[in-house]
Parts: sequence; structure tokens; C-alpha cells
Amino acid sequence: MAEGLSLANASAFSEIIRAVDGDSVLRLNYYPRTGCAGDPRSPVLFRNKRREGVSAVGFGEHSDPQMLTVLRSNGVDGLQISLEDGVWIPVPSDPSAFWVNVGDTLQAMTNGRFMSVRHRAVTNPHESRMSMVYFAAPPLHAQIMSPPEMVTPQRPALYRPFTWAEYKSTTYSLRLGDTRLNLFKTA
Ligand SMILES: O=C(O)CCC(=O)C(=O)O
Ligand SMILES: [Fe+2]
Repeated sequence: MAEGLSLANASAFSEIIRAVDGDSVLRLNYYPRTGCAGDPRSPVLFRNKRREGVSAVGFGEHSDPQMLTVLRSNGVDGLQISLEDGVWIPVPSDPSAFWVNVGDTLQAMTNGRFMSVRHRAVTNPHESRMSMVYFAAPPLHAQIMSPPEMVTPQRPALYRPFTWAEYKSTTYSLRLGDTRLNLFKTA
């Protein structure tokens, strides 16, 4: 990525992710099947489009606060992304591929060139779903700021420098769906 952005330091991002005191985490999510409408055990929230059963929001809408997210699920669909408010695009599950999300921190480090994506996970009516998600994060004390090449008079810094510790504690003091990066804007 750093190479693609023509940064002088081609390992600018990978160095931070690979630091021995990095704060990266692995999360396993489990979403039980939601069943069919009328099944008294299912938490019916909405019918899916094909009316084959019912789906519920299993993991509410949010952006990931870290730098990069690498996700793989068990071949059951459920992940959705939103590029436009209120419009959800399903990401077909591919058990032989990884899905990569840009997180808020990388958005700040690229001065908004890469955008962190809003996403959520819905349950599947017929099959339970599992996802395995690796969140690549900087060390707690790392300063999050754009490399000089990303800031120009035409494109001034969008965010003030902050530490990952500061961003992480802000994240956990807010609600899951809040757009917390806005709090770090310069103007
Ligand atoms: O399970 C999924 O597909 C998404 C999970 C997720 O967004 C997360 O763990 O941050
Ligand atoms: Fe997420």
C-alpha cells in the first residue's frame, strides 16, 4: 500500500503493524442461524430479500477503528458493506479468500486517501455463521499521522495527530456505530 502511494518509506504501514508491542487482535464471531418466520425460537427482525427466511443484525453497523482488518468466514454469507448511507451491499462469503477492510486509523494515516468502510453482519436463516477477523493495530503509544507526502497545500491534514491509545479509548467511550474519526478532524 505504501509503495502504491509512492511513500519514501515503503514499509511505513507494515512497520507499525509488525511492531512487537503492537495491539493487533484476533476475534471469532459466531452467529446462530435465525430460522424461518414463524419459528418461535428465531429473533425475527426482518425477512431477507428472497423471502427464504429471516435475518437479524448480528453485528451492528460500524467501521473498524484499527488500521486493517482481514476477515474470513465459514462460507456462509452475512457480511455487508455500505458505501452510501442506508444502502447495504452483501459481500459473498468465499472460504478460500480473505476480505480486507481499511480501518479508521489507516484512513487518518493516508489523510483520507483510503477510506474506512462501514459494515455490519446479518445472520443467515438456515446456517450458522462464523467469522475469523484479524485487526491489525499499532502499538498503544504509536503516533497516528499522515506521512509528509500525503499532506500538501492542496490537501491539508484532515486529522490532528493522535496516539492509538487515545483513539482506542475514544472508541470504547462511544457507541459502536459512531463515526469517531470526525472528532479528530482539524477543522
Ligand atoms: O462477522 C463479520 O462478517 C463482521 C464482523 C465485524 O465487523 C467485526 O468483528 O468487526
Ligand atoms: Fe468490523
